Amino acid sequence: MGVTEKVAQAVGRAPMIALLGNPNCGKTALFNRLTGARQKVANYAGVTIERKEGQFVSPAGNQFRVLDLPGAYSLSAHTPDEEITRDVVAGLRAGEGAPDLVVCVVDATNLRLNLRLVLEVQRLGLPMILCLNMVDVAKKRGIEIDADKLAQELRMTVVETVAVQGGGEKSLLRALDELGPLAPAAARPLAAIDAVSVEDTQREVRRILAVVAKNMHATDTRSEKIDSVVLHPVVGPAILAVLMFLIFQAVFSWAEAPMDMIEGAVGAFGGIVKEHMADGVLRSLLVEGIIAGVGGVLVFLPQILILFFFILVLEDCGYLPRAAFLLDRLMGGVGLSGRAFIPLLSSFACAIPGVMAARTIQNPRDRLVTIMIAPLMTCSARLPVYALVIAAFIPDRQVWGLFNLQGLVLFTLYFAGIFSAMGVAWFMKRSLGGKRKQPLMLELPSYHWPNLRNLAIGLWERAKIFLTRVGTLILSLMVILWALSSFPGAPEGATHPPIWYSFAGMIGRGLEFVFAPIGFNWQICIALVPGLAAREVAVGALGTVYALAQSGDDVASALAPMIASTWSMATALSLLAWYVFAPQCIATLSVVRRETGHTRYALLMAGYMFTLAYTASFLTYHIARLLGA
Ligand SMILES: Nc1nc2c(ncn2[C@@H]2O[C@H](COP(=O)(O)OP(=O)(O)OP(=O)(O)O)[C@@H](O)[C@H]2O)c(=O)[nH]1
Ligand SMILES: [Mg+2]
Repeated sequence: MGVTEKVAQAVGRAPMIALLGNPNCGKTALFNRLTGARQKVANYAGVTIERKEGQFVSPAGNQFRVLDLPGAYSLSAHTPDEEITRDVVAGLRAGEGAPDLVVCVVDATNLRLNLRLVLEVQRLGLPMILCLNMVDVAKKRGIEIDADKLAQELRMTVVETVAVQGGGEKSLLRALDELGPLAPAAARPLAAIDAVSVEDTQREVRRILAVVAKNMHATDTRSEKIDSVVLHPVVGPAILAVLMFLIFQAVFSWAEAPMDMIEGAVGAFGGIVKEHMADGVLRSLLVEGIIAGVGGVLVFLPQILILFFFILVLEDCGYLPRAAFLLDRLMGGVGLSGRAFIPLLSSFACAIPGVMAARTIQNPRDRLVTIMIAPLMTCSARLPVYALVIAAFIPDRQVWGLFNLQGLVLFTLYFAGIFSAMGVAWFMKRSLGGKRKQPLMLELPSYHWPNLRNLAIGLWERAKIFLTRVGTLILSLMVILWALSSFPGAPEGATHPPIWYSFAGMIGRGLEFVFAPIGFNWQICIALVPGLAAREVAVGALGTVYALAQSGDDVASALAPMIASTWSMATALSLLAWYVFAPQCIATLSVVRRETGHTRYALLMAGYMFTLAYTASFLTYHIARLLGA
């Protein structure tokens, strides 16, 4: 037996710990600290929506497996993510028993709410440890909790932790080592939870608090002060708008220097390869296929990272639920709940986590509508397409001495997506009918400074996702596209560049028939096809198509000036409009199918987005032409 197999076997027998608790109490931060994992941690409820498993070895050398779970207010689940938690803890998951130990994580600054869940879980009869987390914040605020008394009252081990500090998990590790071997446990049936009424549980919580805690009501005055401005009915929305606006400005202005650097490096690399390799198929694959294609996408890394820098800061400081609160009325106007805000915001990264985050929405109709409009939020894969076309067609100048015109156009495109989403939601809500809007129940967490380590990890993870995508999916698509664009080659006496006669050229020219009315030429049509697999590939594909379409031995010049000289402004605007709606990428459609459980919703989504995209591009193209663009 190899070493890895032995370890795997030992891990297989290791006791399973489940981290359970209310949303936003620090379970994932603790999970990461224990296991060294890098699961997402952020300051709002509903960050974790899946069961994640990890493992670690305690200082005494004991092996443990550990589960991070979605937060839950109670075990009588109301949302799909809470169901996951309930099923795991109650041992209802297929092929999986109840955990050997439940570590109930509670937010020490919000014990009143958190203890209810603790009492509920206790009734399942599983071995338990209570982890009093965020004691740093509680102490600062003057909240005093007597951990020993709490342990006596609850008849379980209570430890204090600070999940965001190095070593903040030590007391938990110590307690785990002191436990001794855990007997195999079976959870009592869930019905045991309902044996005690909610009122009795509340009474018990009050009784315990009176014994163990002092100054429980110490409020977070700093957050209250900030909120009096941030949630102000007039000032609040203004701050939100300015914030969003500044972000898009920064995406353009800050990214310029690093983008130039990457572009320069890619160009130089292409030049070197071209110089040192004999002309032929391999050189064409490297220069026109891989360097022009993949390099064309790589250039957008800085812009993506800048966008995520802001999103991560806002996520970690606790602003997001406030934004949801501010937008609740606006979203309520179209029948969406403020709860949809966070799934929709996640969709700016990619629609897939957004669609999945809709699990935190209780009402099935609200959830469906949120899923259906999630892809209208501009995902980061569309940013390269926007950025390319904007850089080529929109002059880089100041408007009213204040705004950068390119940033302004980008801002408009993002908003076009948001407004259309609201329109579609309104329409769907009307056709689906259903109950009137439910009040938004959303916890507003305390503000805190973003954790720099988290921020760095978050950005690094983003960069890794992007680079992996570029190095795998995009690279392989580019190679396929290059092959399709290079063969079978031009016939004798050809008047067009060889790509025109290639398989890709044939596809492009075939599709041009459909897309000519919205101003797309055959080169764009070719790029649309691999764009279905990953939208940013459209940019790489244009890079390859134009590099191959160049005549003679010209060194492939940068893509932006090339399209600027060959497309009309109307075509450029039409392509931007197309990508506001960009008929779904295939990965998103399959997640929609999985999350809704129906193929028809995926088809409906593809259909409605295609219709919207075509209509928007048609109108944009023809209006722009009328205006002389
Ligand atoms: N000051 C302080 N902040 C903490 C502590 N533990 C977690 N946090 C912060 O609290 C927020 C929530 O942490 P998460 O680990 O995402 O919480 P969670 O319980 O996994 O939340 P859900 O997945 O939404 O249920 C983050 O902003 C953390 O940085 C702690 O002990 N002290
Ligand atoms: Mg979590």
